[in-house]
Amino acid sequence: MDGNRRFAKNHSLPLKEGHRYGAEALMRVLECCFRVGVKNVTTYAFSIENFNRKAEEVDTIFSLLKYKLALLSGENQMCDLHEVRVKIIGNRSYLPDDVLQDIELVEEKTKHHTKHTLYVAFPYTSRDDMWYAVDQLVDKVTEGEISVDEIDETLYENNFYYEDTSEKVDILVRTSGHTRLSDYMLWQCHQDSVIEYPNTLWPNYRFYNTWWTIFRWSYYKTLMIQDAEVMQLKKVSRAEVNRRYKDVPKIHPPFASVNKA
Ligand SMILES: CC(C)=CCC/C(C)=C/CC/C(C)=C/COP(=O)(O)OP(=O)(O)O
Repeated sequence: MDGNRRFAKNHSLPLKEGHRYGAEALMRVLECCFRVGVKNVTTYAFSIENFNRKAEEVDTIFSLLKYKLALLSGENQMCDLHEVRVKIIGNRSYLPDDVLQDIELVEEKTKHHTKHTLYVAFPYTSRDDMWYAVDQLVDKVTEGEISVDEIDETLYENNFYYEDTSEKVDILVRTSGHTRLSDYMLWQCHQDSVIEYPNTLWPNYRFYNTWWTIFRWSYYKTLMIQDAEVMQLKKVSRAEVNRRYKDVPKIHPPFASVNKA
């Protein structure tokens, strides 16, 4: 959710207003995702590096987070309407007690929902997540819960903050034009993950941007599946695939670069 401070600066607003608009943008994006059928959404709400910001800004973000999560999980609000479970992924040892209590309450209130999950990465970095998993495994081996021989990729993944090996990233969006991953989802991104860097500041990100990103991805995915079916299952040539699907429009950026890679 990059670009909140630049948004505030561009509109001559106090910095905290940038984050407030950012939180509103998140509500729009979530509503869109759950309406169109995205199963799980993860939002990078606060990185461990963000603790280097001024205390006042950190407080603003924490207050917004607490407020919005309480709102989302309220009666007849988004979590109820779309059956969304909220799960915090991140290093809870960094959080003050009041924040921790509030977010654990939200997790408790929404834990019975199974249709969607909203993962809130907070305070998170991928390296910390991977390190946490190693730490967990070492503890389990030391306590005799598991043996070293049992450790494999699946067991490792199961010990991430996600606690679910089936979670892989389909689309990762970083707004504001910065083309860095900032230590995010390094393990969860796989060979088919699509990464987008729209040149839009996060508070300007709209329902339309979200829908369009998802639509392009699902369309691209459909083409890939058709291709795979025809090529692999029915063993026909590439020329035959092209002939059969010649009327399907080709999708260009951002997928062009992904295809090449
Ligand atoms: C889950 C939830 C309800 C969250 C609401 C709070 C919220 C919007 C958090 C995002 C904070 C953040 C570090 C944004 C990045 O923009 P930036 O500050 O780095 O802006 P810049 O790129 O312009 O410097």
